[in-house]
Amino acid sequence: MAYQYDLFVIGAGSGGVRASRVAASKGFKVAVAEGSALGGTCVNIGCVPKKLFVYGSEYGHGFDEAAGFGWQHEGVSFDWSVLRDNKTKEIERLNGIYGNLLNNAGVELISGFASFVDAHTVEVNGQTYTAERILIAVGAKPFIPDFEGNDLVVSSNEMFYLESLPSKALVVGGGYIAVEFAGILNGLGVDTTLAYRGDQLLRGFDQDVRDFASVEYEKSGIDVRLNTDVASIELVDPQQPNASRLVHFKDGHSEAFGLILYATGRVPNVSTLALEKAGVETVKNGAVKVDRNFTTTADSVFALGDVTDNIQLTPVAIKEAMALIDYWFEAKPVNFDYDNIPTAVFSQPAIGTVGLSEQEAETRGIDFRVYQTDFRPMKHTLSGGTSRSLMKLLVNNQNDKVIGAHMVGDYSGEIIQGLGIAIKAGATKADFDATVGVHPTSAEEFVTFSEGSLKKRD
Ligand SMILES: Cc1cc2nc3c(=O)[nH]c(=O)nc-3n(C[C@H](O)[C@H](O)[C@H](O)COP(=O)(O)OP(=O)(O)OC[C@H]3O[C@@H](n4cnc5c(N)ncnc54)[C@H](O)[C@@H]3O)c2cc1C
Ligand SMILES: NC(=O)c1ccc[n+]([C@@H]2O[C@H](COP(=O)([O-])OP(=O)(O)OC[C@H]3O[C@@H](n4cnc5c(N)ncnc54)[C@H](O)[C@@H]3O)[C@@H](O)[C@H]2O)c1
Repeated sequence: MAYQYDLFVIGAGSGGVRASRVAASKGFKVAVAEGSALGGTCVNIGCVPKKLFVYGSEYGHGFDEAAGFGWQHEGVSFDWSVLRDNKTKEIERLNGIYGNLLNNAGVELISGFASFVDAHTVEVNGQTYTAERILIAVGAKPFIPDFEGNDLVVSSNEMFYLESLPSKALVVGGGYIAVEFAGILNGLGVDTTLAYRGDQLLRGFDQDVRDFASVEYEKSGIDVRLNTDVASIELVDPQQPNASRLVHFKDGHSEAFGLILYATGRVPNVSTLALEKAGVETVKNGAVKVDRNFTTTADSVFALGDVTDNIQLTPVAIKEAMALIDYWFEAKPVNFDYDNIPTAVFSQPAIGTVGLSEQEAETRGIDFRVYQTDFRPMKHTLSGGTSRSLMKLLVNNQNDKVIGAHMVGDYSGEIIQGLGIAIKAGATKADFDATVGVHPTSAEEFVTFSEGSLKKRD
């Protein structure tokens, strides 16, 4: 049967843009449907604007720290609308670049939200399109739990376009988005509380990293409240358009905030896709079920990125797209390797991590040793800042291979990228020891760990 396209991609985000662009450049006739702005979550309401806000908020501490280096700065003030609007201009510039990339590759762009008619047909704005293959790359959206007053909170989506900043904010959640936005708000001068229902923030990260980061967030000025959950929220004065929100916590305590951000996870964006019409099944959290070649339960339909039940990171969605291209064009089985993916949390201080945590290494029954240090970064000898950095290296005792590296501190996102290459390449502790340090840096600690830094483990 003749189809209109070789490939129809649903969603022009991190994974969808890469897959459609590369498939078209290799000769496929490709269309991509996008219901919102080009570039998806990462470009519009994720990684990029978030990082711009992080840069903006770091000056909040930077002005204080500059005094010890001789800088006088009377009358410094901050204008939220300048940061917000300059950010938006930059994002619009990037939207244009994405449009050009797709155009130049010969991809046909269809504006609107797509849904399935069958396993080879989609519908956008009442028009149908047929394709030999359809790729679902629709990402995820914020999840906000059901409770009284949940219409009074915002998600990360709205944080990028706030009319004004509140004087006092509550962030609920303990994952990436919660700690990153708590840092942003705190740095921009908002009195910030971070409430998490569990014992410690950042579940899944190394326990020492979690404990250390939590203390550092407190020192930076965030009011971190663990084992704290919200029961309900009401408007203090419903007549006022910008009335503050009164939060009733489950422990009986009540407190008013000008803004409440819920960062309680993200769910796959599948509700309007009519997946059942194509025979595409989902797993229990709503994620599209795929095999190791990103093929769904319908042979002609594929899925990747945040809509599947894998790691939700932009470089992962992009690499998955490239792997799928190889599968289609070179008949290479995908066998995507989700081990040793470096990641950074752009909190303040930032966290960088790659490989196994101490707890994961234990669960896997590996015989390993841990090198660990924490120290006051050189900058703070003059800045007066009290923040400290943590570094940690896990080494397999059987073959001397480095199996995990973790850092809390300035530049840890940048530093961990290089360590990711070393660990992926199978570097041993002896290789780290043989590497000459860059002095004076924090990063050199990773190549100078000696017996004296061995952590005593039970
Ligand atoms: C606040 C925040 C910060 C983040 N920071 C980072 C970071 O620093 N580093 C990092 O690696 N990752 C970060 N992420 C995660 C990253 O954004 C995602 O992992 C990544 O965008 C996933 O790419 P994707 O292609 O799967 O989906 P997306 O990029 O979400 O793209 C999906 C696209 O599909 C469109 N769409 C949805 N339904 C339809 C439909 N029916 N028809 C047509 N189009 C549709 C959407 O409008 C969207 O444009 C962050 C996420 C958030 C929310
Ligand atoms: N720097 C980065 O690379 C970056 C930044 C932001 C987001 N991301 C990606 O996006 C994903 C989503 O981020 P996220 O922070 O929304 O999710 P997350 O899964 O990292 O964290 C969600 C948090 O909400 C808590 N939670 C869940 N349900 C709750 C409830 N009912 N009440 C109270 N708390 C609840 C969870 O315990 C968890 O702490 C991340 O896992 C990550 O993969 C990456």
